[in-house]
Amino acid sequence: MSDIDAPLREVLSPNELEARLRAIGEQRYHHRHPFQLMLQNGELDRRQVSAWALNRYYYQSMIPLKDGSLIGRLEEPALRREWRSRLEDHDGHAEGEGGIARWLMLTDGLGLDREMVISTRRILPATRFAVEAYLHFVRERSLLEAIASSLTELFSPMVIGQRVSGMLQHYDFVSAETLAYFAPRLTQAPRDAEMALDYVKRHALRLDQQQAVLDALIFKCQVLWTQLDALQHAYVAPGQVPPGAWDGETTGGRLQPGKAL
Ligand SMILES: O=C(O)c1cc(C(=O)O)c2c(n1)C(=O)C(=O)c1cc(C(=O)O)[nH]c1-2
Repeated sequence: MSDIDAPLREVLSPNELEARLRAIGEQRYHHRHPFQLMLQNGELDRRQVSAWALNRYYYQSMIPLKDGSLIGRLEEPALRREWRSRLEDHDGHAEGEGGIARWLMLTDGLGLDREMVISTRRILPATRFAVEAYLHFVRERSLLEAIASSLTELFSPMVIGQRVSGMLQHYDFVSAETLAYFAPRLTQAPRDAEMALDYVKRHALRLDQQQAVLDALIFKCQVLWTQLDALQHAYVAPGQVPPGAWDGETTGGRLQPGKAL
């Protein structure tokens, strides 16, 4: 058991709480996952990168649902205004704009059929369960825990930087254009994380609140880790693609004759 698993024994100062949150990220964030390391080191093939993009679309598509439910519980207009920018980042202001549309540029660039991607019917079971667990967590837990669960974004600029530069260096089937999703995240994520961290430091004052905040971040790291575990299990040798998940042989969602649903 590491330090971050030990229950809190005394109330932390806001800065001590931040230090503990950062320690959780250092140990549990997905920058350490073997699939992420393979992705950024150029060790995956086009099929494996496509499987990652296809599955991650589900995460992308659910983020605005969880942020919408969170906004619905914020009582201060100033906080709602700040949180609202997350919806705008992902949904854009018009058709074809925003993060979800930019993610589809990646799946298009990899040759995946758009209808298949948007249907999410060929994602891995564990992707679905992990992403839905995040949505349910934000809907059902306290506002403080819901906000704290977004704090993985403290660490995303680091992993995004390594991922994008590694992918551009190693893979000829992606480009700066198809990876355009990530460029705005490098400014959006720090802005969002700073606001969430400030909220948490001001509102998690009791021991039980601080414990809940730390646990929320650990939970969220597990949500991200599980998604990469699932990809590793399905698509990295020996590779066991679950029935119904994208097999890597076809680009589209049309089921081949004789293929299991
Ligand atoms: O590329 C990444 O590794 C990564 C990680 C995370 C994260 O840490 O949850 C997010 C994103 N990207 C991202 O693009 C994004 O919009 C996002 C929203 C959230 C959230 O929990 O509200 N996390 C993340």
